[in-house]
Amino acid sequence: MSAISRRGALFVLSSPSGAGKTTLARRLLVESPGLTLSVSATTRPKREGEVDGADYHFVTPEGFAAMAAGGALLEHAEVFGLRYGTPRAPVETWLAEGRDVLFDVDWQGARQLRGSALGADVASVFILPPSIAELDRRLRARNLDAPETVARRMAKARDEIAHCPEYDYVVVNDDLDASAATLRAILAAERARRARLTGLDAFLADLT
Ligand SMILES: Nc1nc2c(ncn2[C@@H]2O[C@H](COP(=O)(O)OP(=O)(O)O)[C@@H](O)[C@H]2O)c(=O)[nH]1
Ligand SMILES: Nc1ncnc2c1ncn2[C@@H]1O[C@H](COP(=O)(O)OP(=O)(O)O)[C@@H](O)[C@H]1O
Repeated sequence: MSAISRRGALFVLSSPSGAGKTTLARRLLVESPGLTLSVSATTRPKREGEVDGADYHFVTPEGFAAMAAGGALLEHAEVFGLRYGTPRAPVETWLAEGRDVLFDVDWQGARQLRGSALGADVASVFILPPSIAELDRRLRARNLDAPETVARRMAKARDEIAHCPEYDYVVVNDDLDASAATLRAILAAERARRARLTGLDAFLADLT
């Protein structure tokens, strides 16, 4: 009997800064076996507590430019004047192994991934804050940025939210446990998509 297997999914999360994407992504990685995080390259300085190679690959502007020019990035974009991009090679390896890959990218990255050769396997989720006031509160509570940076992130948040209609799913991150459960459910449903299965025709032919 032929086996049914499936191609790996590109599970893309975007949100305005402070809506809880990093928190939710970390939970999903722990709670959903078989999901691997795409670690982005960035020219942003490392924050306290971040680990090079785990949170990001922290690179110089020259290093980033060389990666982009050499085709080593699957997508890349500028956010807050800093550069962010997805290294291509690990993603291609994981997908070929049938693993699902989680991407924490902005709307520009999500758009490029949807438009790429891998676009058919993209499932995208936009995480919204319950309100703009709550987003402001979370950004301040996180206490990672100077006050003027918080103001800049709030302005950028409105831009990011405007792209929410481009996504397959929208999760309002009010209660963290409920949002994490919704993300697990979306991933589980995406894994069962018929269009993602390979070997289905041969399997069905064997049945007849
Ligand atoms: N296009 C793209 N965006 C990225 C990538 N990595 C991170 N980002 C986005 O860049 C923005 C800023 O990220 P970061 O500096 O970590 O701050 P955050 O707002 O606290 O998550 C977020 O919207 C991320 O989703 C990437 O590889 N490509
Ligand atoms: N559902 C939630 N309720 C309350 N606080 C939250 C929730 N989700 C995330 N947070 C908090 O909001 C802040 C921003 O979350 P973070 O994951 O860093 O956001 P992002 O990656 O989208 O910038 C953090 O302090 C985080 O603990």
